[in-house]
Amino acid sequence: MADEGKLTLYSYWRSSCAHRTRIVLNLKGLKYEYKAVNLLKGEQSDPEYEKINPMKYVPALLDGDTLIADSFAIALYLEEKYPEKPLLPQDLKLKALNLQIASIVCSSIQPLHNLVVLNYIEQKLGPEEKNTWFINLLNRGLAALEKLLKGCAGKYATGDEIRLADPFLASQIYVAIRRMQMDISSYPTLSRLYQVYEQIPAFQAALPENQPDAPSSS
Ligand SMILES: N[C@@H](CCC(=O)N[C@@H](CS)C(=O)NCC(=O)O)C(=O)O
Repeated sequence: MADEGKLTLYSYWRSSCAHRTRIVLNLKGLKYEYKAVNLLKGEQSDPEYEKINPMKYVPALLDGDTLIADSFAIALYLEEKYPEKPLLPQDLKLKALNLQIASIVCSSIQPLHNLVVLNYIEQKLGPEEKNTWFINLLNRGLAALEKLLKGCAGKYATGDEIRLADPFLASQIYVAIRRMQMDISSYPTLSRLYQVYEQIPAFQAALPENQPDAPSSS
């Protein structure tokens, strides 16, 4: 029997995809049970977890008897199911921009620095090549995002309301600044947004270092 109304998030503290999903859940004011899947221990490949996400990735969200795996799909599902505090604006042009930014993060940046890709590069070419790949990829992505936001950013990414683009940007900028220690001052809009996000409780609570499975030294 499905547990109606109960949300369970399969997450890993440092996963940027899980990070943005936690922000979306917090923005929607939704409480959820946190189930850690340790990617470094390979728990994503556990046959039991594979039943939850056949791609062997986090995040996955269980909402009653509805199971969704993929941060973009989860965000759109939550937007439809919980339309209060909308993340997608009515204005079609602005809506398209939000979808574009979310999709760029989800399909043109993050998949190219996924653990499975980085491990492969490290094995074949060594740790330096892995880092060079990672930083070049981030610079390419951040440069594109910075250009896209030119002239449309307000208090937040696409105006004065927090929208879908914001959790996707927050998680990706975090990877650049906190994980790869990049100086992103050449991307002034993204730098400013990062500081704005740092002040918002829904974003703070979703930070990797604030998750139950984060090591105490993070
Ligand atoms: N498109 C998926 C990608 C999910 C994904 O790549 N998750 C990463 C963490 S951010 C993962 O679980 N990687 C495990 C691995 O590469 O083995 C989404 O946005 O949720």
